[in-house]
Amino acid sequence: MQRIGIIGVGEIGRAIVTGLHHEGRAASEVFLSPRGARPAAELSAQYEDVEVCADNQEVADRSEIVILAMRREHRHEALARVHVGSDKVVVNLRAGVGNDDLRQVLGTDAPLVRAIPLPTIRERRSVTVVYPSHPDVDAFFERLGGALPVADEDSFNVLSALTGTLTTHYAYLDTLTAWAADHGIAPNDADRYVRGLFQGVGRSLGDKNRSLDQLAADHETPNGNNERVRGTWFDAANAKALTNVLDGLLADLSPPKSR
Ligand SMILES: NC(=O)C1=CN([C@@H]2O[C@H](COP(=O)(O)OP(=O)(O)OC[C@H]3O[C@@H](n4cnc5c(N)ncnc54)[C@H](OP(=O)(O)O)[C@@H]3O)[C@@H](O)[C@H]2O)C=CC1
Repeated sequence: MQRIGIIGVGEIGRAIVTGLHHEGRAASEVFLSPRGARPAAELSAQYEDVEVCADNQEVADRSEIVILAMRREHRHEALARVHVGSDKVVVNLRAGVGNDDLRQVLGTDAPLVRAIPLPTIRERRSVTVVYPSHPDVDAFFERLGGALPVADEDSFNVLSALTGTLTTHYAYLDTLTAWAADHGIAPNDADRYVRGLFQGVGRSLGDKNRSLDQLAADHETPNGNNERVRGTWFDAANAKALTNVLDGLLADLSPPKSR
């Protein structure tokens, strides 16, 4: 039985608890902060091994792995009076909060690990980037779809910046759907078709034997429609705009010393 604490039960905290129970109960006891109250209450009603604590200190006291899943701006308020013993491991999910910063806020000698779980962790499908590698934390995320330890915090920030592209992908699909609807396709049909098209793309990504370049080439007929869209819309200027915004994200995520 691993004792897992989660301080900040919002979107990602809920996804982690759901993932721990996906397709059978995980060998864990879970201790939740009283905030957010509603998802915490729902999860404890749903799973018998999930308990809501009286305060954040109780979460830290009762857990071996303490996951910090509140938003960046709430870290001081959430952790100001919380003492975390050096026998615990703290897992920090907050984008842009480095381990040095967190150690100052927490004032603990406990090992600190940064992690980027994705919403698909709820189905144990998220490969979670971690830094630094820690055997207990790596094993925890392995159970939830996979752990990807990286060598240093700069590498962690690069992958963290990539995570920021996720909702653009959904917005892109929404734009395609709206375009089809504008051209007379029933919105439900457009939605169904676009989802099916890109679920197929998702499945192709599971084929590790083909590089991303190769997958693009395999789906493209010379002078065909795919080549036309890629070459005229996702042109060099568009690709450059994308890398520019990623550079900006990375600069904001990196602590000043490494800029
Ligand atoms: N969503 C995602 O896909 C990912 C998010 N992250 C990171 O995880 C963190 C949480 O994100 P997300 O789940 O989306 O955010 P949410 O806003 O959904 O959840 C944050 C939770 O923190 C709670 N909270 C606020 N103040 C406190 C406090 N003082 N003590 C305890 N809990 C508190 C909030 O409770 P209340 O509702 O009561 O205010 C809320 O339930 C962020 O830092 C984000 O960068 C990392 C990877 C992926």
